[in-house]
Amino acid sequence: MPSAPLGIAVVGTGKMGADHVRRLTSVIGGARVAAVADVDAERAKDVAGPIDGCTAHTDPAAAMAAPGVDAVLIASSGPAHESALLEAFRRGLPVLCEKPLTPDPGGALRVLEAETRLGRRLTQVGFMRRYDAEYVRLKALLDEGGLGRPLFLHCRHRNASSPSFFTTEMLIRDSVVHEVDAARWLLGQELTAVQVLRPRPSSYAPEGLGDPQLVLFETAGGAVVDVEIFVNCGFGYEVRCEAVCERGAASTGAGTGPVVRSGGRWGGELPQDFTARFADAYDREVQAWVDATRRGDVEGPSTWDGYMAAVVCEAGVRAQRSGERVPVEPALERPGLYA
Ligand SMILES: NC(=O)c1ccc[n+]([C@@H]2O[C@H](COP(=O)([O-])OP(=O)(O)OC[C@H]3O[C@@H](n4cnc5c(N)ncnc54)[C@H](O)[C@@H]3O)[C@@H](O)[C@H]2O)c1
Ligand SMILES: O[C@H]1[C@H](O)[C@@H](O)[C@H](O)[C@@H](O)[C@H]1O
Repeated sequence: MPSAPLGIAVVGTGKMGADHVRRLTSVIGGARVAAVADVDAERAKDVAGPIDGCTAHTDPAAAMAAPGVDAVLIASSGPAHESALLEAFRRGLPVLCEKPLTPDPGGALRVLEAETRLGRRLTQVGFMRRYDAEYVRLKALLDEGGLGRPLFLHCRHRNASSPSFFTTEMLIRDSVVHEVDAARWLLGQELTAVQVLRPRPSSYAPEGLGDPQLVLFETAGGAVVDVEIFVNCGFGYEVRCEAVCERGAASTGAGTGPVVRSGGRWGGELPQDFTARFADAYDREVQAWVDATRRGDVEGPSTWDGYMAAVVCEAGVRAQRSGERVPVEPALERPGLYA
């Protein structure tokens, strides 16, 4: 492994980007933030200011061209990912791209085609559930086979509240996209069809937001995946997954914090957002990316995984609108680069 730290350009310095900058500078090893970019110049300056030698830009391409940049972490809003990814590819820079790869399958396909033309993988997609300790153990249990063939994955994905720009489509493209990737990875199967059930929206959901929903996926191996997505549950951030198999069941996300007894009651605490619930997973994800990049490797969720997630979510949005069962139809087979 080279001794010099990996110089990183961070594109997008909002909630996630700023958290990744903190992680790169003070939690994980082997990396330094060489440049940041955000269309909001003040935000970029605020984040770059305290970091020695870090330059601030409004144009992602300028940040990628800054001295000492070896790799790119993209944490801008989803619709801005495609152009940043294509710019990184033009420069031959390895990328960690926050989920979703792109919100739409058209953009994801253009990214896939560009990487395939390069003939080598440059991208790891930020599906951090694959780095969460409990998800990793669940995956190992399913792979060992002792529980038998998986029949169901029951998933719950709850956010305390949704940001003001959140739309009904985003329940699928921005939130359920995590379960789409986690289910494909845990089961080692493609998702083949989707239906969406929509109860009368919660009266605490913002006007016009169809929240919550129940999303049902069929898989190529005959399992069924159900996801309760509820982005204004009010009480905290909760992500759970239970695999029910022929000989047993296993689950993640029960919460293992201290149980407090006081004043005649007992209970624990719920994290309020993803930065708390998945802090360790993000640390492991980013450290794994930095280590692999310094070795000249690319690992983890690939552009193909990002593309398939976008295709499944597109079917999900069509199912959301029509109330029908919608088949998942990728435009191509998995290219050899992602075998
Ligand atoms: N893995 C996870 O659990 C997780 C959690 C939250 C967000 N995310 C993802 O991280 C990304 C950022 O989300 P966030 O919550 O930080 O959003 P945010 O709105 O807080 O930050 C996004 C930032 O990107 C900037 N931006 C927008 N377009 C840009 C462009 N063309 N060039 C440069 N900067 C641009 C915005 O000004 C903003 O500062 C999204 O892709 C989101 O889906 C992932
Ligand atoms: O962008 C965020 C993020 O991906 C979180 O992990 C998820 O719980 C939210 O629903 C989503 O809006």
